[in-house]
Amino acid sequence: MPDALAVEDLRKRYGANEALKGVDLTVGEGELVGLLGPNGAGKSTLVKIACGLVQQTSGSAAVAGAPAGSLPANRSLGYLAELFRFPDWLAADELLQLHQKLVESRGGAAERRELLELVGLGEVPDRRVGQMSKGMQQRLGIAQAMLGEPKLLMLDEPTSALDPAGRRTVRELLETLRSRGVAVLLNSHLLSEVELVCDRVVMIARGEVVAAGAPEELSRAGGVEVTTGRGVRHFAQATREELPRIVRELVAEGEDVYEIRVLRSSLEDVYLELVGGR
Ligand SMILES: Nc1ncnc2c1ncn2[C@@H]1O[C@H](COP(=O)(O)OP(=O)(O)OP(=O)(O)O)[C@@H](O)[C@H]1O
Repeated sequence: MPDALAVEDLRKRYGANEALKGVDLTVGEGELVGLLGPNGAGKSTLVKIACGLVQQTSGSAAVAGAPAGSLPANRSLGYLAELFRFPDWLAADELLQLHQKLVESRGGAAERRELLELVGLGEVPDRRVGQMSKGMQQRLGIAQAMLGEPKLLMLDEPTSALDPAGRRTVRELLETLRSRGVAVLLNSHLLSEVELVCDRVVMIARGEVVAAGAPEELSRAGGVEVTTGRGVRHFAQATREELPRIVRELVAEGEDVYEIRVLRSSLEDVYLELVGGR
């Protein structure tokens, strides 16, 4: 089974500006990957190449084994832009009907019903876009991107305009999609969101991958903090495995131990360190 997205040594030059300088990235079947990077890092360029909207200067990008931009590749992907605007007057079901025509899906009413249910709009197929909250519109957008059973879903900032409850709903939806084997490439600036939901994170800066791995691999250990009767002691290099020894030694020295905390730097700390935001 080919990867949902396989990008190798991808380069893109806009005149003198090299937006991508040899990026490697894969999104496996059913994997949820977060693409992080500051403004201008090259994220949109990468996504546009994968969608076939921009031609790379060199290197390769394949969607479900087919070259990006080809008909089989486009049939295998669903996309939702950050700023999308559906016509206010269309009802949820009508909007999906329109997009079924655009992507030549033969799923009919059954596909529309299933997707509306999946995104929690099963009860309101006749609700017009203009009468929906932002969260509902976002979920409708995801249902639209799911038409035609894509293997890869590319979502640009899907939760940035949502309140905490809306974010959680979209996060749960992404987890459902993953359990159905749909791969997702999530472009987001909300690091805490990415940390919560993604299997893997790829950070890009100035057109290059600067870090990649599971969120817990990337968030580095930050030592151990122990609150004793004489104050807080910080063991900067210590790991969780060393806790029993540290506590034994403190007790042997006559200290009373009240609290122990294993410290980790968050994904945000690592991100700011790597992309030079500080
Ligand atoms: N059509 C274009 N013509 C010329 N330069 C471009 C074009 N599109 C993007 N660029 C440049 O390529 C670089 C990468 O831009 P890109 O939009 O891919 O970044 P991004 O990571 O998506 O940023 P953001 O988070 O702001 O959306 C930037 O320096 C940008 O100015």
